[in-house]
Amino acid sequence: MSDESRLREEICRYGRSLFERGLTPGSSGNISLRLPDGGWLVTPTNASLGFLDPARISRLDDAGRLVSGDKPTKEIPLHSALYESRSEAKAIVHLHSTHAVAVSMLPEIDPRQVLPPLTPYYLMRTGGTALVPYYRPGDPAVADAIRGLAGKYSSVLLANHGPVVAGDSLEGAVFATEELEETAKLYLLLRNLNPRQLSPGQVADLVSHFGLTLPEPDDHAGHDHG
Ligand SMILES: O=C(O)[C@@H](O)C(=O)COP(=O)(O)O
Ligand SMILES: [Zn+2]
Repeated sequence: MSDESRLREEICRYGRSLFERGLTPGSSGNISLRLPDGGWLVTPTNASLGFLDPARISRLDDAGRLVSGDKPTKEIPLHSALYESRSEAKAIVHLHSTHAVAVSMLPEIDPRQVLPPLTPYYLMRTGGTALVPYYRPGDPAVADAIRGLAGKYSSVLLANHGPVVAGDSLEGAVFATEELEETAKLYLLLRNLNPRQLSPGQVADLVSHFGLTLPEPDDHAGHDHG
C-alpha cells in the first residue's frame, strides 16, 4: 500500500472512531493531513466522519486546488490558516464535541486560556487552548482570527462552534482533541465546586520535565470581532 493510501485509510479510521464515540455528530467535523509534496488530503464537505470512503477523500495540490475526490470541506480557510501559523503541523481535526462546544459559550472563559490547568495530560497534549470569536462556518474571515494567535496555540476553540486542533500527526491531533473534550467535561462537572487546580509550581515542573511550550499568561488572543 502506498503512503497516500495508508493516510487515506488513517483518516477514515480515526473519523469513524470519533463519530462512533459521539465526538462529532451527523456530518459535522472535518479532518485534514498535509502531504510531503505540499498537497493535502481533506474530508469532503457534508460527509459524515463515520462513513468516509478513502477513494472519495479530497486531494488538493500545494496551491489548494482540487485534484481528485469529492468537493472539500468548506473549512479550508480555517485549516489553511492554522497550518500557516503552525509550520510543524501535519494534521488538523475539527469536531463538534459537546462539552468543548458548551465551554465555548460560557461567559467566564479567558480567551487566552479556555480551560484551567486541571490535569497534566491536558497540558501535555494540547499545550493550552485559545478561544476565537464566532464566525459563520466556512467564513474565510476566521483565518485572520487564527493568524492573530501568532502561532502560539495548536489547540483552538471556535466560539459557539467547536474545537480545531493541529498535531504533528493525525494521531497526535486526535489525541489532543479528545483531551480537550475530556477536560471540558471535567470543567463542566466541577464548575462552581472550586476544584483544586495544578499549582504554578506543578505546571512549571511539567513544562521542564516534558519540554512543553505553553503560551505566556499575557499572550493576547482576541475575543470580539465585527
Ligand atoms: O460547522 C460546520 O458547518 C463545519 O465547520 C463542519 O463542521 C462541517 O462542514 P463540512 O466539512 O464542510 O461538511
Ligand atoms: Zn464545524
